[in-house]
Amino acid sequence: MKTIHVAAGRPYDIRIGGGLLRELPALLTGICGERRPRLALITDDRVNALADGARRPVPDLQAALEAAGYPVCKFVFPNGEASKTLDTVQKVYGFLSANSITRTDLILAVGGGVVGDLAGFAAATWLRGVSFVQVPTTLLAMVDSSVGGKTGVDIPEGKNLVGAFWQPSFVACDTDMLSFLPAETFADGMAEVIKYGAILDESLFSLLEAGAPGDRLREIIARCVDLKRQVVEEDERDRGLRQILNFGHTFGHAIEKESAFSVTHGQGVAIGMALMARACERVGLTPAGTADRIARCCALHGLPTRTDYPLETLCAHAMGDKKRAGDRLTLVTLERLGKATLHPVGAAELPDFMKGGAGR
Ligand SMILES: NC(=O)c1ccc[n+]([C@@H]2O[C@H](COP(=O)([O-])OP(=O)(O)OC[C@H]3O[C@@H](n4cnc5c(N)ncnc54)[C@H](O)[C@@H]3O)[C@@H](O)[C@H]2O)c1
Ligand SMILES: O=C(O)C(=O)C[C@@H](O)[C@H](O)[C@H](O)COP(=O)(O)O
Ligand SMILES: [Zn+2]
Repeated sequence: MKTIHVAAGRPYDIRIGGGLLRELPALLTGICGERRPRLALITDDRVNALADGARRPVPDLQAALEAAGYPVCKFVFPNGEASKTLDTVQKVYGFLSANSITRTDLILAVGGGVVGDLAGFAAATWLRGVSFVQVPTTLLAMVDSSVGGKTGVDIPEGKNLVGAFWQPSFVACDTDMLSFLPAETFADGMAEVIKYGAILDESLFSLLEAGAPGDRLREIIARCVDLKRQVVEEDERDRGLRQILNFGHTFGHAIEKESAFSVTHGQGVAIGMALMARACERVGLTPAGTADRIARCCALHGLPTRTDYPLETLCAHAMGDKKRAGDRLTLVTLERLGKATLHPVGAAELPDFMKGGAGR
């Protein structure tokens, strides 16, 4: 278990382990005490189906919570990035209103990063803020999106452009859920794991270069959560250090958007990391050989590392990134594997920089 200390809210615990879904009613009672708030369970149809039907591989959370005395209402939306929109949030507001969810109640986000980001944003904004609990069910959500309080949705102009910092009250990562993940979705999570190694922990990166996590998976998840915890505790609001968690994301988000989300977040991040490392190598910011190591490691874990989208188009999307200030965009670069730095470039220089022209 990790405890994360944040300025905007109480410290909260992140539990990682098998069987936590079954323990959730008891864990919630640890937060709520004798109180039995209404629980608004938000999930997607694919996660919901895992607990549905006669041969359900996953416990029926709603039934278990109701048996523990919690009134539960459930909102299920279609899985996938295409649902992470204001339109879905509006539907969630309708659901919260219809079920009289008040400020003393609790939103429960059960699913991957899409569910967590969307339900977290609804929690941040409904009645100007209600508490929420993250129950991440993908590797990506366990190692990254459930931790640190970034919530939000996509709009036609770009990824995560509308959102709020809103910390959960508790995070429960039931690692048993990972056994149901399709290989591609597991690989998406590995992209963020590789990112942590690249920006903060060379020994983690080397471990990943050796192959699949195997029976070290739980240890790796805990290590990533701890790395993110340290960064978020130092810079909760993304004003400086936290921006390193965006390594690979400026171009990753651009690629996701350009593909109309047929490229997943993890795939975009993998391509974005390789692209950025190659560009930085060419201008001498990153030691030679780094980009190849990143690309090889991503490929080993089933992730792409190249894109055919024109650089100019991607640079135009990239200028919509949240790390832009005026006509400068802060890029996340690698001083070496295991150490990231921030590197502002002018808008006009960006295409050249990405080709490796800048600084030569
Ligand atoms: N807030 C943050 O800090 C943060 C960090 C990283 C990523 N993100 C966001 O997270 C999103 C990506 O998250 P994701 O990769 O989890 O995608 P996702 O939520 O779309 O989940 C991927 C797929 O896996 C399914 N799924 C979920 N759990 C499952 C399980 N246990 N077994 C089988 N299938 C399961 C989902 O239904 C979905 O079809 C993106 O929107 C990204 O922007 C946010
Ligand atoms: O928590 C963070 O900070 C991150 O940057 C983690 C990223 O993996 C994540 O994809 C995040 O949502 C991207 O943030 P954004 O501010 O660029 O939307
Ligand atoms: Zn990410």
